Amino acid sequence: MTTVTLGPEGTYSHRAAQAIDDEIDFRQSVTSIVDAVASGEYDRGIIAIENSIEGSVTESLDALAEYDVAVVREIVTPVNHALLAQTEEFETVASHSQALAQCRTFLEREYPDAALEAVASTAQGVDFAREDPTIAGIGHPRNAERGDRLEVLAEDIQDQDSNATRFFAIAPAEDRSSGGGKTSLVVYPNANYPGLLLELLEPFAERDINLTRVESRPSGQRLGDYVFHVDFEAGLYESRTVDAIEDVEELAENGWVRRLGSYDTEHVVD
Ligand SMILES: O=C(O)C(=O)C[C@]1(C(=O)O)C=C[C@@H](O)C=C1
Repeated sequence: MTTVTLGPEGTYSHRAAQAIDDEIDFRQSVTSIVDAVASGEYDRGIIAIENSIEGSVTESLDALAEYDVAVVREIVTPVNHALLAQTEEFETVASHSQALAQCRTFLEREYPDAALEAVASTAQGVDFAREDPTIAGIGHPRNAERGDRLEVLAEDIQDQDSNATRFFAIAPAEDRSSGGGKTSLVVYPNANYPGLLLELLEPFAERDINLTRVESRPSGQRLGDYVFHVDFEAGLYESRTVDAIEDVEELAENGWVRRLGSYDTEHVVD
């Protein structure tokens, strides 16, 4: 089995991927990872979904709405960022947009004059810092051990002590499972009337199914038109889930409902 995730080596996605596989390849964007798994090029992919400080990784949600893939596991890891550079005299901080946002307060307080540059991943920002003394990266502190020339200037610089990111392990659609404690759906009702969202959620409340997340993303079709991402604590194997989804499908008869699959959660500590 080979797993594809966001590279280069040393990203948080890479750390999460190591929880499921030893053979890991890298891509530069979430969309290209989902595309590579949907086409069958890889057996598994790891993508970040949501962070406890910054919220959703919107590129991941949009890719899950666009490509037919299965979610087969959820991996939750702590995210403790360090500031890495060759010297204190840097001018630019380069990191993933999520990491820059998670460290906003620290950066404004300690380095108000530094320019912030969003790059493809935390590890890519760290690689830039390794090549250029005017650049600092934000990433996992162990990135300082890869190669040379980097100092850990500060640790635990995220805005909250407890910072965690949720990742999905994705697989080709035929690997979709109905077993597991959680399930994710993507629903496009293609409708807009008072009470629509309430009606979409009622089938779960009526069956005592606990929702863990509801997120709306623009459908891209027109302003005010949304795709809903719904996660809940029940498996597709359960009859209450089957019944709830049947109701949702009726409400979305002019749109579509995608079952991403059922899965269990794994907490990876380091
Ligand atoms: O850049 C990385 O290291 C990633 O794995 C991406 C990512 C993300 O997309 O949120 C993963 C975890 C952290 O929240 C910061 C960045």
